[in-house]
Amino acid sequence: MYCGDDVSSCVIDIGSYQTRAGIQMHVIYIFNRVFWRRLSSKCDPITNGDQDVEMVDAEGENKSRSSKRLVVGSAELNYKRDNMEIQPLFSDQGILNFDFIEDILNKSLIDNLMINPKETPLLFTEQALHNKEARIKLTEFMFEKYQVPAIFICKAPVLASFACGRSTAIIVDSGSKTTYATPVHDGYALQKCIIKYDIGGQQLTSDLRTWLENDRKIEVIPRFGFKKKFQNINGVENFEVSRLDIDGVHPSYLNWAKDEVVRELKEEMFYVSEDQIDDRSLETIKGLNYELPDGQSINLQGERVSFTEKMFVPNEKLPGFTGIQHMIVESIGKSDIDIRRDLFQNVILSGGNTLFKGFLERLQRQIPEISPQNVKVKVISSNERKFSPWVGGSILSSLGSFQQMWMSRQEYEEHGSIMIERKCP
Ligand SMILES: Nc1ncnc2c1ncn2[C@@H]1O[C@H](COP(=O)(O)OP(=O)(O)OP(=O)(O)O)[C@@H](O)[C@H]1O
Repeated sequence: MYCGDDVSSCVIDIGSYQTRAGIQMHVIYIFNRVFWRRLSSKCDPITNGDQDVEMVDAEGENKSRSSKRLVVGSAELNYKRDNMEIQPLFSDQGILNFDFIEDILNKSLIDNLMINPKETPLLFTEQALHNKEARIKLTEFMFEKYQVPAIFICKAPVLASFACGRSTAIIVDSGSKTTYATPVHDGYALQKCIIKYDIGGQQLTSDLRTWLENDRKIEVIPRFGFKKKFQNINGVENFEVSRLDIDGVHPSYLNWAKDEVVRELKEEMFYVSEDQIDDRSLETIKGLNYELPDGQSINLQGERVSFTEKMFVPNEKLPGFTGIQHMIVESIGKSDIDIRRDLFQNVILSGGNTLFKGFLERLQRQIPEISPQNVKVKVISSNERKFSPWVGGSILSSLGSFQQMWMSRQEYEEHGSIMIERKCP
């Protein structure tokens, strides 16, 4: 048992788009994906002091020394550097890449939050679907590498339900890459009832970018790809835009930077229609102009709802997917009959992709249409839903009654990493 009530714990919520780390309710440090930079052979002032890292090829063989440096953090991403390559933190199968974890934790915990991991209990969020191998690996890594005094690993939907003050609820978590419907009962995520599809905010961003480039023939120019100069010619004020050389920029970084321009457009202009849309309703949508960072102007009308509509209708690219509202009803249908009524009354939204205006209203309208009669449906959301697993973790770890639940270093030494399965079900 770990009884370190006098020490602040740290909550870490690693996401595929953003990671959030913070000490109890006070400090939160958010950072975006990791990326590394291939160093040039010539001396480069920025790279002084960099360490070589060992690289392993795709098959895990042929270890070689190569000049690469891993840099982490949202701020770093805004500096264009030649040959800088962006690496996703998770594989396509959703497995965390441990090669990057150490640098991420060093940057977030030690450099930014200035905490000493040897003295700070750490609470990690994990995805809804139980992955024994991943949590054992994380446990070993934290105790061996960082010598942490205690850790706890908790499913993100359980924490999201705590953040809303519920212990029984169905959590609809739609983030960057995936959308989950997870019933939580008495603080446990019901594994057999979880429904997951690979649809999320990144898919919408990619679809929008394809449409802009192919259908509208708009070239998406990253922020580092142009220079804007204010000018006043005969009293007419405007900006002169000139293109900058982007040779040497790694394709992954270019792709990320273009996606960022499109993501901002998406978040500002898109919303979810309250009803299913058809050609006639599209004509009633208010057209709006949007100015891209380089000054190109684009008028959007029906597109403002037609892209988000993909989350509520069948999708040929996702076999079996018929809409998020169906995921919720199907997931509740798999749960015990005694708790279904409670779940229908506690549909909780979580994740950045649920922040579109109208998202809650659409579910509130459509779930009853496909639910058993006489059942009351209530969709709940909080303003912090982008961070709700982090907020829930923060609440949980600050409770006095929780302190006996940590898996301590002593327990790790006595029973090994498998103990995490008993301590954190
Ligand atoms: N205000 C907003 N309106 C619409 N979408 C938004 C808004 N804010 C963030 N998003 C979208 O939410 C997504 C990121 O969500 P979130 O931060 O929950 O992801 P994550 O937890 O890192 O990813 P994952 O859950 O896949 O691991 C992005 O696609 C982003 O565009």
